[in-house]
Amino acid sequence: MEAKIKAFMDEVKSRNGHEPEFIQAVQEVAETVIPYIAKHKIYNGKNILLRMVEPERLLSFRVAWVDDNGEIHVNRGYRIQMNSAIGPYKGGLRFHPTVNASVLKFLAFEQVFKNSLTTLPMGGGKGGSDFDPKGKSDDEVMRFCHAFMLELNRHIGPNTDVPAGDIGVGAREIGFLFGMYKKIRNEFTGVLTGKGRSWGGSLIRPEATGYGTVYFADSMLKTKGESFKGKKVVISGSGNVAQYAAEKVLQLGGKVSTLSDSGGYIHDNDGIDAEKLAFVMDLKNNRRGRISEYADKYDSATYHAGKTPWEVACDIALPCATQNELGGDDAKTLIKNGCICVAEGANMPSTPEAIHEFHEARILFAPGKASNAGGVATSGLEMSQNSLRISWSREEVDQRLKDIMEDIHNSCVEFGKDADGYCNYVKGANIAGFVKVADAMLAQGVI
Ligand SMILES: NC(=O)C1=CN([C@@H]2O[C@H](COP(=O)(O)OP(=O)(O)OC[C@H]3O[C@@H](n4cnc5c(N)ncnc54)[C@H](OP(=O)(O)O)[C@@H]3O)[C@@H](O)[C@H]2O)C=CC1
Ligand SMILES: O=C(O)CCC(=O)C(=O)O
Repeated sequence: MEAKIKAFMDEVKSRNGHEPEFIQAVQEVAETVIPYIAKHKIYNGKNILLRMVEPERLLSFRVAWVDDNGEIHVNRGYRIQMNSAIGPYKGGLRFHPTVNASVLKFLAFEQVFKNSLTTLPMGGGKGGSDFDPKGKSDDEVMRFCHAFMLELNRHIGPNTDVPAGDIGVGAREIGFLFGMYKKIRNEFTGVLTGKGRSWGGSLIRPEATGYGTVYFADSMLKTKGESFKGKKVVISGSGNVAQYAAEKVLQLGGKVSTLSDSGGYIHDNDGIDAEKLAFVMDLKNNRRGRISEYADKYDSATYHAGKTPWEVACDIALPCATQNELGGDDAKTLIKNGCICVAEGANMPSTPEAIHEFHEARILFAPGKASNAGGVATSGLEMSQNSLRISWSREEVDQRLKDIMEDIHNSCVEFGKDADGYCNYVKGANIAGFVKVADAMLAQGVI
């Protein structure tokens, strides 16, 4: 089996060797899915995984825009349309200086499996730009978004490809992008998700990724007779996913000890309660400040510049910032300090070394493609509401989100149980996600 996996990876590397994040994401899937393919005749000899690692379409384009001083800037825009076997391409847009083809291909590849797991009819895609919204005025962000959509609009549509937010793309950016799409195409459709409430957005979509991650972690804890009640929870990031993960942890009776951004982390000994979280939401979403300001405001908190929060002892860790933010040594520290559960809110935040440590220690570990799928699942619910031209209540969307996260958890358990009863959620998510897409690809022939 190892030889088979190596031969496959050699072929992937020969075409994509310069794309480390993409190779990392494919390796993890290959290690779990190739043994499954070998045992299931219908998938033999069809080169399905090799077809899945090649994007159906990879778009790259110039985005030229003018800043407040009249200076012209050029950024690179992308959309990776990875797989449409089970529905229109679906996945977020990331605006961050680290964006490149490798990062977006890993995200688009993971999205294919994640979207399949949601049980909703969505293919996988991802896009974005190396544009950095930090430090830009609202007008500059608007001009960039409009320039980006001037090109992107011809490649997307409600039945073709439906982008949404990701790092650096929130409600403000989705508004500007939607406005320009509507202007150019002269149509009001559900071409983007994460829209504002009064113009087609779904209740709970802003909360969905963070809430969903905590619902998933709660399902994992239940398998051990545990819950969030009274647990100390360490969270990284302080953006959309981290904020709502923290909110749900508080609602379930847990204590949130940390939040972070790319500058460092804050540790609040007394816990980040609802009032302090409201301060963080205003700081990050309106004033666009740094998390260090939290420690200036609250005496109970300390700020640790240039560090990640994994050194803080906890019961549960929720990495909600970015890829490869939690390494092998961090994992060892978490385990040594008594952590029993790690659920990824971000995409691929744990390195392969970290995942190895979690599995070796037999603690609960959920990969992002399963545990953070609540965001895109609720985007799928937004698409349904747009198509039906109706709007579901907060309670209805939240219940559907809970049910979907429970279904994803059950699928992971079905495909991920090891002989000793330990659930390898990585294996479970990869195989469960693969089966649905592979079956659709088989049915549709070689295209
Ligand atoms: N939004 C969604 O619905 C979904 C998001 N995700 C994933 O969740 C993660 C967070 O996304 P989201 O909350 O939406 O993004 P936001 O832009 O709202 O927040 C991102 C957060 O991560 C921090 N961060 C970004 N890059 C780094 C870095 N290199 N080192 C340390 N911290 C960093 C940011 O800090 P700073 O401000 O300093 O950059 C910020 O606190 C991403 O991996 C994303 O792909 C997954 C599913 C859905
Ligand atoms: O809601 C969406 O379509 C995108 C969510 C996303 O980008 C993700 O799941 O990583």
